[in-house]
Amino acid sequence: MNFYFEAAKVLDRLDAKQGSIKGVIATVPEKDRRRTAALVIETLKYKTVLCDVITAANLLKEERKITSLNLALVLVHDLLLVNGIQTSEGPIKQAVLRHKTRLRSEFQKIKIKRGVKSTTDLARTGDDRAEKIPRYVRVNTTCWTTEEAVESFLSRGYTMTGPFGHSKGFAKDQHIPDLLLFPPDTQFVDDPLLHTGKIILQDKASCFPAYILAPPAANGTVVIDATAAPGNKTSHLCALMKNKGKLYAFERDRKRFATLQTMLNRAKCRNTEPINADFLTIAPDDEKYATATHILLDPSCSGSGIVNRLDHLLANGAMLIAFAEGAGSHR
Ligand SMILES: C[S@@+](CC[C@H](N)C(=O)[O-])C[C@H]1O[C@@H](n2cnc3c(N)ncnc32)[C@H](O)[C@@H]1O
Repeated sequence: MNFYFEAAKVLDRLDAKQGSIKGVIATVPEKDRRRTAALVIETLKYKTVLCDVITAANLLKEERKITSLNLALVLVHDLLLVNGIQTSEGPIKQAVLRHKTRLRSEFQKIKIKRGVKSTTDLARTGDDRAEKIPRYVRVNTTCWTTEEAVESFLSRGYTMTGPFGHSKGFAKDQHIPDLLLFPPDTQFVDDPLLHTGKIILQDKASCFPAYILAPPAANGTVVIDATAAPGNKTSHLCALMKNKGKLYAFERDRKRFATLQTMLNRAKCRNTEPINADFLTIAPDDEKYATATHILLDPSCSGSGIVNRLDHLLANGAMLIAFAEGAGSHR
């Protein structure tokens, strides 16, 4: 049952506008994250219909043990759209199952009313703008060259025909070197290239700071990333420095610092020293840092204005703008 409570909690936080879908899901313990993410996203896709079914079946009025709409949503989602509620017997599961027949019949009524043949036709369709955002992939040139990456994708059946119109099309970005564009629904989560740090999922907007800062790739260069975790821009700086010189990466949050370390190891950043400290406590004349010539400062967690691929699922059809946080791909 904990899994359903966890998913309901994520939905509560989204309702309270405490972050983007990606950002809130990033706070779920890693072992449960993928499963919770799948349930949350699927529930949001069908939220309107599920709400109608729950209301029509009087579920919350008749079953006081189901304490929130979001808990009802995730349970009814699995009851109606998957193979049932995936948990052992208990009072809450029983409370939903008591209404199984009614919930199913209300669901059927909605399908008939809306004239849909398959359940998937009831899903919220995507946001037009989000669908036009390619899946951005930064080639980590610390590990290999962009030419090698392109060759690798070509050998996997991709063609350089652009990210739209062909499921295996891709292209080089016209502004950011080493950034590739793939079709929006391309998944790299299980791709060995991601796990070995050869590619980094990083949206275009997030690639500009390091590119514009353009730290020199020279042995004497000292660069600071003052607010580094999860480390996408840090690894980008490292790649631009060709792993030369010294890159100090500060992160004050302990948990996020651990993520930063993992990320930098994976990206093979050897010129980078992660430091778990508040950058503001560092003395400007500390001789370790005093020779720094470039500093990247990215403290805020507001991605206001960035259209996120998932956040159109929030609220009743309203376009929501992502408040990007945490380990999302555009960081
Ligand atoms: C927006 S995120 C940085 C994202 C990162 N630049 C990337 O591209 O992956 C901001 C991070 O800075 C950290 N931070 C904020 N103020 C800080 C400070 N004074 N010293 C060190 N870290 C700080 C936060 O904990 C958070 O992890």
